[in-house]
Amino acid sequence: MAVSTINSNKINSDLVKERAKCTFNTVELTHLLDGGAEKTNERKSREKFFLEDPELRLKVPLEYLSHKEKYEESIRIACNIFKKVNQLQSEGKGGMDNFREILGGQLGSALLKDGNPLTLHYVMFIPTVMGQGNIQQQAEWIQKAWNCDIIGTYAQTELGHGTFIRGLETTATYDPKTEEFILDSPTLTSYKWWPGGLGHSANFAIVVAQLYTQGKCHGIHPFIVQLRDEKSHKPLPGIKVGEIGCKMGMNCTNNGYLGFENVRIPRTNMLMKNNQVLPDGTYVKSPSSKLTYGTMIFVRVVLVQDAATYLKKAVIIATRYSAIRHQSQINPNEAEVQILDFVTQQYKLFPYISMCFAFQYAANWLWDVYNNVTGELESGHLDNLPELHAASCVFKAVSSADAAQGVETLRLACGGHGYMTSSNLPQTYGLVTAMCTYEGENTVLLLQTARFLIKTWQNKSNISKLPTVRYLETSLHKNIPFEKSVKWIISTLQQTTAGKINLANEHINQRVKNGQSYEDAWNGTSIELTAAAELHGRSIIVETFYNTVNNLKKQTSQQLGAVLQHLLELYAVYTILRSTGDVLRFTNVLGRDVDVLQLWLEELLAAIRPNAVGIVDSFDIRDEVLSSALGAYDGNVYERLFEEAQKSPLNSDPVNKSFHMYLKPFLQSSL
Ligand SMILES: CCC/C=C/C(=O)SCCNC(=O)CCNC(=O)[C@H](O)C(C)(C)COP(=O)([O-])OP(=O)([O-])OC[C@H]1O[C@@H](n2cnc3c(N)ncnc32)[C@H](O)[C@@H]1OP(=O)([O-])[O-]
Ligand SMILES: Cc1cc2nc3c(=O)[nH]c(=O)nc-3n(C[C@H](O)[C@H](O)[C@H](O)COP(=O)(O)OP(=O)(O)OC[C@H]3O[C@@H](n4cnc5c(N)ncnc54)[C@H](O)[C@@H]3O)c2cc1C
Repeated sequence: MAVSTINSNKINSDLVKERAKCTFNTVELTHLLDGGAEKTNERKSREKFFLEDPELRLKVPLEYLSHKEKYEESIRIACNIFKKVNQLQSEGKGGMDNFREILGGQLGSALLKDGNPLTLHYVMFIPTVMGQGNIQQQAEWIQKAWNCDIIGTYAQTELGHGTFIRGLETTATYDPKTEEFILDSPTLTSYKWWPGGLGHSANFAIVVAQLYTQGKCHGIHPFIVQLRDEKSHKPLPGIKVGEIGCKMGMNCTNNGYLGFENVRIPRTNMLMKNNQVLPDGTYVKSPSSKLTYGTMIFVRVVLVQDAATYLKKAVIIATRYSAIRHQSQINPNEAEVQILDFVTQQYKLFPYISMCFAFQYAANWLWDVYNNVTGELESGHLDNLPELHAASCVFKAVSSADAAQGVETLRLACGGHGYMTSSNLPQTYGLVTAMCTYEGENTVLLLQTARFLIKTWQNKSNISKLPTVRYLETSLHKNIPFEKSVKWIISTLQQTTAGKINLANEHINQRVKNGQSYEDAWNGTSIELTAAAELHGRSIIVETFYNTVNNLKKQTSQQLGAVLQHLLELYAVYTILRSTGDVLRFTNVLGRDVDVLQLWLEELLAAIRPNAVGIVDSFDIRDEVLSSALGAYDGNVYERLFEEAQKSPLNSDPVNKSFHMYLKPFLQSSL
């Protein structure tokens, strides 16, 4: 994030024209997205506070540092970030309330472009202590953690198991004589593998291990384990800890491995809000074994917002670039056009612009559901937990998969320059694609949602109480005459989903009838099941977008209302056309209706075209956050690409020493 010498007052003339033809007030949309003008001001002053601090700037672009230097530079910045967060907190400016944005959101990805080694402390360690610890444990650990007297991580995944957590091998065996648990890693595959910050940053961890007491295994439970001496930071006896090495992205998150050789911890370090082990070793079970999985639900919910954030950055970069880039002609003898005028280019960009809104509203909706259901859990009501679990799984899977595909499509939309790291698109892809795997691999999560859908389908008496699946009660045999409206699209997507669930259910039953076990029949049908779950998720996202826009239009100007309507329609039409085959299979839709949908999509691309730059400007993401030679507000793309190239260490000498060592002798010998 070195300071640029480029004159940002000189705005590229294409961008000037694009901004002049925008039909709505971009500031109105910014305020709407932030939740009001006051919120926009708060966000902007927070960004200024962090982004204009020289201590938070990288000394050299990350990509030119060694792996070790990257870590050292990112831990320096991470510590400075959290000092500033604490400062905000002590000034009563709600610093900690905003820690998510500072860690994972727009700001976080600007401050540390390839991940933050301390993120897990805030995103998983503290939430797990809060969600799984009893009152005494919260009193003991939370303040220490907030003050950063200790730094924690969340160590669940092992070398041998990430998905199937019931198969984890780390053991925690209770010894009533000393009132301690003994943690042990009996095999290589039982070593913890992946936790962020575990390598060299954290000194504590939540460790998920199989609990043994009174000779019986009670399944996986969370334990707080000290890993390193609080002063010397040396690993404690019996703790084998290190970093797992280079990855496709997130190379600053310091992911680690961890093994135990009979490490003893006090009984009270097992998080006991749900299940307990009494001093004599008696095991006391919680009303639901799945309450232990609470942190995963929390993070899945939060990731939907992150998917929207990454996608926003990529669409701003690709849209501004497409406005300034001229290449080829549409009509002979005319000037080269802005690539934004090619309809295929619009098709690469605009659906993803609309998707940013769809995911943002889906994330808001899911966050509200999460808060309501966790409130109910506190008072012992577990009825809505399965529905929350199913919704969080499918939203996380669909949003991360589409955002990853979107960032890659948007990178391709920038041609060769999109392949430069100075575009920031390759790094953004590295961050977003990781979301498809962590916090539950996407296929596995879709199968969790499918499990809920099939159970609901088989036990229809319960449906009317469950808002996200209520449509299954009536959709299957409904007559839905074709209509060019979003309402029609929602009903048709729901009918298609119902048809897919029904068919998958029949195929499971058929396989069972043919002699397979239910589980084998499930596995045999799992391609259909994941597809049904995916469509279910997409249809709720379209519906949430529809409900949100209908509410928002009551408070916006007519011009902005029209833009929101275009974006909603585009997302809806794009979504249904992605599933044309299934729609034709499971509904009365005809080929000629699909033609109408295709033309509608093209009309919407044309309607959005004049506002494309205005809409992405409204996301109001600062240049430091975009960190992209292609996406800066001023559009001085070529100057920035050139300036970034000068930062290559190879350009510091006109003749590199390797010439004398290798090239020169080679050239002479080949003479
Ligand atoms: C910044 C982030 C960095 C990254 C961090 C990480 O990655 S950290 C590491 C992140 N790691 C991962 O994310 C690991 C991913 N793996 C998992 O989450 C689990 O192993 C599993 C869900 C795949 C299966 O679990 P299993 O074999 O125990 O379960 P089962 O399939 O036999 O179903 C049994 C019942 O449990 C129900 N139920 C399940 N989950 C939940 C829940 N959360 N809540 C409520 N309920 C839940 C399920 O619906 C079913 O109900 P039913 O129908 O009987 O009424
Ligand atoms: C960047 C990053 C950060 C991470 N951070 C953390 C962390 O901080 N803490 C932590 O504990 N973990 C962390 N993880 C681990 C992560 O949670 C796991 O990688 C993830 O849960 C997937 O598990 P796995 O790697 O074992 O994949 P696997 O389960 O081995 O998946 C491999 C393939 O098998 C398929 N598969 C597996 N089971 C099934 C099934 N039942 N049905 C159908 N298909 C199946 C999957 O779909 C996939 O295609 C991180 C991972 C990454 C990539």
